Amino acid sequence: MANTVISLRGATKQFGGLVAVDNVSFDVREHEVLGLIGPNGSGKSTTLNLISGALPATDGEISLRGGTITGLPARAIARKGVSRTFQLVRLLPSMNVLENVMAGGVFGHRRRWGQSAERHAMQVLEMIGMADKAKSHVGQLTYIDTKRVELARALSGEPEVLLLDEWLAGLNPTELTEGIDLIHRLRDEGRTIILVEHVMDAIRSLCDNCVVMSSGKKIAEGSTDDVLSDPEVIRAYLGDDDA
Ligand SMILES: Nc1ncnc2c1ncn2[C@@H]1O[C@H](COP(=O)(O)OP(=O)(O)OP(=O)(O)O)[C@@H](O)[C@H]1O
Repeated sequence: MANTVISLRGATKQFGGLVAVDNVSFDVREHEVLGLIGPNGSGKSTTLNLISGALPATDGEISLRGGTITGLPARAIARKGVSRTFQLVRLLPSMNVLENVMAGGVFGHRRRWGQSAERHAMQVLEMIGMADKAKSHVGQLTYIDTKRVELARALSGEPEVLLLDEWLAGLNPTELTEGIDLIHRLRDEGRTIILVEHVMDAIRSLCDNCVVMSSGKKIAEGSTDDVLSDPEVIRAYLGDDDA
């Protein structure tokens, strides 16, 4: 069986009296695309924030290839090999596309500088179909292209694991097909990905396994087909009245 890359044990996050992530444990294996799904407000983004170090956990342990990353600042976790995209795209507005992607390489898992960072950033831009826009100002890009650049920035750090937080949200139907194809390519490259996503077609076609959250708790995990036909999962999505 493939090696475990990310492991959560009893991960918990409280915001005052609210337990947004409640004693959650799961593993992500090498080359796995894991869907982290659940209704609005169930704690998915907060879980990603705990893994990336954007938020400190209140309790529990998170490890990367067996080494604990609990309590480390986000930049240290990025350095160790966890890259992410954000629900609201965060690019550096004064820099062009190539410079934004290079920044991911400079601050990422494998430190690259100067020409090496630039060469690698160009390779990533070619892979995601943005090489012709390398010198464009990020303010001139279409919405999907800003999302592509953010993904390229995350990839340019050569992460061990990529966290995608609703990367497909807000795309029109044509863009959505392109976006799903792009994540398929990452999957085919054997990348390890945690995908927080509401687009069920994407979950079905991309994810080997899913973890389902509801009100901060993990309520199911397993193969995507099994999980999506689990009555408790269906109830959590539809609400008790509709089940
Ligand atoms: N910084 C914060 N301070 C206080 N409460 C928060 C904070 N971040 C999230 N929450 C609360 O924690 C709960 C879980 O939120 P979270 O964003 O993780 O859910 P989610 O499953 O990602 O939802 P969505 O699918 O709508 O993005 C929600 O009740 C939310 O209001």
